[in-house]
Amino acid sequence: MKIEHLGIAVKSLENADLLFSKLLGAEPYKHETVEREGVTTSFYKTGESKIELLEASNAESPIAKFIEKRGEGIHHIALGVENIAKEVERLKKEGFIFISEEPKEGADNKLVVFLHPKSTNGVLVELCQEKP
Ligand SMILES: CC[C@@H](C(=O)O)C(=O)SCCNC(=O)CCNC(=O)[C@H](O)C(C)(C)COP(=O)(O)OP(=O)(O)OC[C@H]1O[C@@H](n2cnc3c(N)ncnc32)[C@H](O)[C@@H]1OP(=O)(O)O
Ligand SMILES: [Co+2]
Repeated sequence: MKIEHLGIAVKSLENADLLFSKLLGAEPYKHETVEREGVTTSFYKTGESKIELLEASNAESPIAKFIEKRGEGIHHIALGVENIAKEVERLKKEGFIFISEEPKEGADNKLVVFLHPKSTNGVLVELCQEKP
């Protein structure tokens, strides 16, 4: 598995874009809103991985709750997998707990599922697979 992206929760995508563009010396290659997840995203290429900036798109968003409780910062780590259904079955057998086992459409042409941070040392882990 490789680290497909790191998700970073930000209050303002506009301000964070200015900062990350300077930091990485490159512009984001994509902005995408995923309303079902309550997020607007901005993606940067960083070698073989990516950085996904996440701004809440509504008050109920996991990003709004996260920032309220913990402030801005690293929100999740996303692991790229070849076959998401197989990985869900494998990890369930290993005792990991999924927030939802059914892969859903994420951003940037991916199917995604999340493991609960309580089963992964307090880190929210996303599995993602390129959409067929
Ligand atoms: C754009 C789509 C996709 C992509 O393609 O890349 C994305 O990345 S979407 C990213 C946003 N979506 C999600 O985060 C979905 C998965 N998350 C959830 O379902 C929830 O956020 C949660 C993890 C189940 C927590 O929800 P809930 O229990 O309702 O929230 P609380 O605020 O009450 O938190 C409970 C507990 O969990 C801790 N927590 C919350 N978020 C995280 C996190 N990102 N990392 C680590 N821990 C987290 C929170 O602090 C609470 O802990 P305690 O206070 O100790 O109980
Ligand atoms: Co993500």
